[in-house]
Amino acid sequence: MPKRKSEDSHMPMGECISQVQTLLRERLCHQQLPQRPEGVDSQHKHLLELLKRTAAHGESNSVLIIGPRGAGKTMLLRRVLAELLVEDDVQKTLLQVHLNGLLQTDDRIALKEITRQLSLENVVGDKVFGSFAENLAFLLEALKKGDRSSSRPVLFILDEFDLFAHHKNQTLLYNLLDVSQSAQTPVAVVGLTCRLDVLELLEKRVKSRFSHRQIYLLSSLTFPQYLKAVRALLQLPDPGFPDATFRRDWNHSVEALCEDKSVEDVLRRQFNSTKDLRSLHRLLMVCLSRVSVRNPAIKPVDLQDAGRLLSADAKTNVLHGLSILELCLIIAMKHLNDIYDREPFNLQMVYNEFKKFLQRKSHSMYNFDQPVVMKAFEHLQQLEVIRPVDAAASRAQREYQLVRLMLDHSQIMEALQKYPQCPTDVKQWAESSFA
Ligand SMILES: Nc1ncnc2c1ncn2[C@@H]1O[C@H](COP(=O)(O)OP(=O)(O)OP(=O)(O)O)[C@@H](O)[C@H]1O
Repeated sequence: MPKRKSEDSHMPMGECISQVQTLLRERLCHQQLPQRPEGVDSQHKHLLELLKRTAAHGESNSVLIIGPRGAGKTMLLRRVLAELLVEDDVQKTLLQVHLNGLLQTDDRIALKEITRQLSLENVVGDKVFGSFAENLAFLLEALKKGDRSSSRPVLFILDEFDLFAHHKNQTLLYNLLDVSQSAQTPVAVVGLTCRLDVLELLEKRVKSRFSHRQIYLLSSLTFPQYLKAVRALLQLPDPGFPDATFRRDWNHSVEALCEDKSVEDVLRRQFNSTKDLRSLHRLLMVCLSRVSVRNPAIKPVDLQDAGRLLSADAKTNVLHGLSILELCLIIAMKHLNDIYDREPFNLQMVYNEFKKFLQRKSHSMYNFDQPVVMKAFEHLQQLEVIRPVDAAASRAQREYQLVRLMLDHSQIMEALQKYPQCPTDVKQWAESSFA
């Protein structure tokens, strides 16, 4: 076990590693907000100004933050809130209500949650209200200060905003947006959603009460920015990490890692498949879990392994459990796809193709009767490796039912590479371009 030299280390190696693990885990598991979010400056400014107007000047507002999953909608809002709450006045007066469309599945539950988050259960007591609007108005009224001249601003955050549009009559949305439009109580309604067509889901009367302010977070990260994000995620802060020598060594190793060609390939593949930073976090988390006293830095091979693990194809994995006969049928189908340009085929054609392969060999151990082949074919269908073209035509005789192969060439070849003890002639047959 490598031991660090005592003269340049203030902490034992085990302690350093445990601190690195804790710090990076907090970053990668979204507990810590990024210091400087990449590429969202204008959106950040827009949202901050808007919410400041509600928090400091009592102006009502409504806004939608729209972007795909993992685009940073929650992160942006949390950052803006953290900045707003630095001010003492705001911290004392601003009330927040967090609702989520996945949790508050109808307006009755949502109203209960609003009451709970505003700590107004005692005020409401056993009162019975005639309507939703009356209930909400009562809640907001209860928040007014003693002198009745001013109210405390309330920030309603509706995560998965589109799901609230499915509530009966969209009562909650209607009432919240109605309050945010009339100058009764300072209320800001912030909706977070990944649906670009969210406005189409709103009823006319709800839509007309929305301010139509929309902030789009459409990831425009370039690869160099993505790499910068990787560095920022892995590097240790200066100052902020107790052992300066360890920090320097770690940061050098991160620099070297980011410049490695094989690492760049893994990251580029990941970037091309998704720019979502959440997937990047998952990738780095797997690498981080390998860091230990014996292995005190992330190595290129860790990233390659993590990339392979996370991009493992479920269908390729299914192929590893197939019998040789089933694998041969898939190869026959691959060749049929090549010959007929991905047109559908039937079992008889597959069987003929398989027989052609057998005939090229003088003696073969793959002589299966047709019922056995039929059974294997059915198994492939159960696994959804093949699918009937037209389910309604299932009355046709089994052998002549048209099916399609649901795998592409790369998946088949990858599965063959990993198939335990795959016979060489089968491999060669799969690789050959002629049938
Ligand atoms: N521009 C950015 N800079 C730095 N980190 C970012 C950026 N955008 C997103 N992230 C990080 O990506 C992760 C996912 O972001 P977040 O949870 O805000 O996504 P979201 O859009 O709210 O997703 P969902 O629609 O699933 O709720 C967070 O850890 C966040 O810190």
